[in-house]
This record gives sequence, structure tokens and C-alpha cells, in this order.
Amino acid sequence: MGERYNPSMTWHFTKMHGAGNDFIVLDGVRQEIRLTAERARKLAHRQFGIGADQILLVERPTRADADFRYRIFNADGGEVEHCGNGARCFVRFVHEQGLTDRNPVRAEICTGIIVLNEQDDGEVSVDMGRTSFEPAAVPFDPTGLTPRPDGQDSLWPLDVSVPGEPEKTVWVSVVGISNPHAVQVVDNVDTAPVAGIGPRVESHPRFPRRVNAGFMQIVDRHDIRLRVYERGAGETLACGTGACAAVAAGIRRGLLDSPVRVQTRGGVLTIAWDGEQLLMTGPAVTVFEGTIDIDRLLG
Ligand SMILES: N[C@@H](CCC[C@H](N)C(=O)O)C(=O)O
Repeated sequence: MGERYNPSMTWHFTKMHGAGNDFIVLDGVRQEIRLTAERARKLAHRQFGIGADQILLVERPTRADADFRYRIFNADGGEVEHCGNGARCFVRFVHEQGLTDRNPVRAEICTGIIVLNEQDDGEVSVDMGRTSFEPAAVPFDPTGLTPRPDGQDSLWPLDVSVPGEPEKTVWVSVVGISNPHAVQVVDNVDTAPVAGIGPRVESHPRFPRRVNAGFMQIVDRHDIRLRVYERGAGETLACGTGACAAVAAGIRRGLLDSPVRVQTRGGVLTIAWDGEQLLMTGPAVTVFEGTIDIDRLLG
């Protein structure tokens, strides 16, 4: 382990990305970081801060079977359950920073343990943990709705109408990858109404904790294209848990076979799912490091 950084309000940070989904990674093991929602928002701001989709905070674990605790804050300041692209960057970070030489690494997230492995080819694979399609677990409120059975999945009708426009319903799979996802199939992701419908799905009242809205185009049984309007961050260039949710939903619907290559706007992820274990593989890239005076940032 290296020496402690200055425990003042000057924080050392690392900027990273996984397939273009970008992160500020903070080492809370060697420096004292008190990350509030306001601080996270300011750091993530593209004009007034460093800029990122999410902030990742690496801390000492609270349980004996984990190497680290890994926490995730969206650009809007909210702390969330999981982040797949971030998980790959997290493990690259703890290795590059000399925080551990273990591989695989076991990380504690708020819903359990995930296991991360840096491969010899430079990619990182992550055992993403449990997947759930139970509405209550997502969470999703299905009261009064009639689902449409589709393979082993159920599609749920979501009314995304807005006043003054024709009524609009989209049919979604609801999936929990620790964090909540609603996935719809579209003909073409390039023309899909991600900016128009995405925010309506994200804050739909049937999702009490809001939701990540995925738009999936099936290319063939092992290949999809995906865009995700992320809860608390807007559309990102890639969403790892979104890719897992889309692939799991597609396999349950009988549209896809594992493994599936997921083409996002920022790169390619590979997702394998056997109905139990969910494995995500993809890149993790360090872009630059720096320090920031958090008091000055808050103004
Ligand atoms: N970009 C992430 C997901 C980050 C959290 C998400 N926006 C949420 O609110 O659940 C990923 O790669 O999975």
C-alpha cells in the first residue's frame, strides 16, 4: 500500500472510461473523502467541474469476504447500486494504483459481492451478480397492468404519453441487475427516440427508484446494438448493467443466444448469461490523473 495522500480538501482523482462511459475515480483508502451529493454533482459537471457520467469511490470493505467497497454516484449526485463499466475501471484502478495485487478482486457493492478479473488480453471480466425479473425486486409497480408473455419473459406496457401529443405505450422487460432497467426492442437504435422517450421511462411513476431505459436493436442472435438513457446521467456512450439487462431480457424472450456482442456508441461489450451467472467483459481505460480543491469547486 502506498502512503496516504494529503487528507485536506485537495483530492487526488483519476479520470477513466469503459467504452466511453466516463468516471472520476476517487481513492478513499489513502485519502479522506467525504462525498456528498452536492460534491458529486459539482465534480461530474461538464462545464463547472471535471465532468463524468459517474463518480466511483473506492473504500475499505465493511465485510471480511471483500477486498474493497466500491460505491457509485450518478452525475445528478444520487448514490446507486451498481455500475458495470465502472466495475471494470474500479479493478484496473486498484491494480494500477498499487492498492492490491490480487486478481480476481472481490468488491462489495450495496447489494452484495461482485468478482472482477483483469485478463491477460487487457480486457476486464466481471461476474455481475444476481439478475432478477421479479417486478418487486427491480422495483417496478405492476398494479393493474396485464403483462404480455414473451418466451420466458413478460413484457409490461408503459404509458409514456404526454399532454398534447398522441397516446404512446412502450412494451418493456423489467430487469434488476442490482440496479433497475427497462428494456425495449427497437428497429434501429440510430433513429430510436432515446432523448424523447428515455426521460419519460426514466422517471415513470411505476418505477419508484426511477430506472435506466434501454433501447435494443437485434442484429442477429449473438449481436445487438444498444443505447441507454441512464437514470441520473442521461444518455451515455455505454452502460454495462444496461448491456447485461438487454442481453438477459433478449435471451429470456428467445431472441438471443449467449454470448452476445453488444455494440454501444462507445465500444463493444461481451455478455454471457447461462440463466444464473452473468459475465460481462470489456475495456477499462485510464485517461489522466489530477488533483482538485473541493472547497474551490464548491465556490
Ligand atoms: N453506467 C453504468 C450504470 C450507472 C448507474 C445507473 N445510471 C443507475 O442509476 O443505475 C453501467 O455501466 O452499468
